[in-house]
Amino acid sequence: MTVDAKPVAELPDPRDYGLAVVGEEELPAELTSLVAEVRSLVDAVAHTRAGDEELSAARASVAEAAARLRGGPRHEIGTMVRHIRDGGRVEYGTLTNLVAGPTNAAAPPLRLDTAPEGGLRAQVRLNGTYQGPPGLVHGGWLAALLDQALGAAAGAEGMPGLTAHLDVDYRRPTPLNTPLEITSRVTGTERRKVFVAAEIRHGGEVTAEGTAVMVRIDLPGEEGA
Ligand SMILES: CCCCCCCC(=O)SCCNC(=O)CCNC(=O)[C@H](O)C(C)(C)COP(=O)(O)OP(=O)(O)OC[C@H]1O[C@@H](n2cnc3c(N)ncnc32)[C@H](O)[C@@H]1OP(=O)(O)O
Repeated sequence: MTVDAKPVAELPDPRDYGLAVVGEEELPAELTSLVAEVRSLVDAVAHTRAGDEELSAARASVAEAAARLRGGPRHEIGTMVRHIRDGGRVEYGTLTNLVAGPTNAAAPPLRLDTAPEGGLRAQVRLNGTYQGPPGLVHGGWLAALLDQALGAAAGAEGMPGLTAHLDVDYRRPTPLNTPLEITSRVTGTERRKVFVAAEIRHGGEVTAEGTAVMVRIDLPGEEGA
């Protein structure tokens, strides 16, 4: 495949696009531990065996906590978070990204590191709140995980972009509450198109795999190049 896209030596800085950026290390530990607690709360609510009185008391506590937390957002929608990954690799994502956002309690969250064999690799375990068919991960979530891993693979090669086309094949059922491995890599480039591939494995067997065409974002000053 032609390799004529232009990987950039350094990732473009989102501030050059008018986006706010916060370093992951700048997020207060009190906030990230609250997010972890809410993740655990969502799971507890989904599977609780508490009786009516306990449920009412818990509802009141949650309502009180929500009232305490409301108010203007700390960071505007669109704020990017800068992660420093292994080996110093810089990765940007949205702060509340549904799959990987550190302040989004609905995110698993997915953390992709550089794989020794090239590309990216992550381990994730999805609890019962990610359920689709009985005991199995929802197919839409598997697509979301693949999409994130595919986009991050392009970003890791200095070619961040938007998903233009995503293909997903579900090969085997993907179980809940067990370690899953996610891998992704760039397979080729052509003009602004970045071709990427990713897999989700359980026990070494591929349960879902995806390919995508990412369209690389224009860098400032090279629109239409
Ligand atoms: C760490 C961060 C990880 C983030 C992971 C999450 C990724 C996401 O979920 S992104 C969100 C979902 N995607 C979107 O919202 C994108 C919506 N689509 C768009 O904005 C536009 O269609 C966009 C930007 C993809 C392409 O538009 P534009 O910049 O005008 O490009 P355009 O000139 O039409 O096409 C560029 C090339 O891509 C190709 N292309 C465009 N669309 C497609 C498509 N759907 N399928 C295949 N190829 C396509 C074109 O044919 C063209 O190829 P060539 O160089 O051979 O002529």
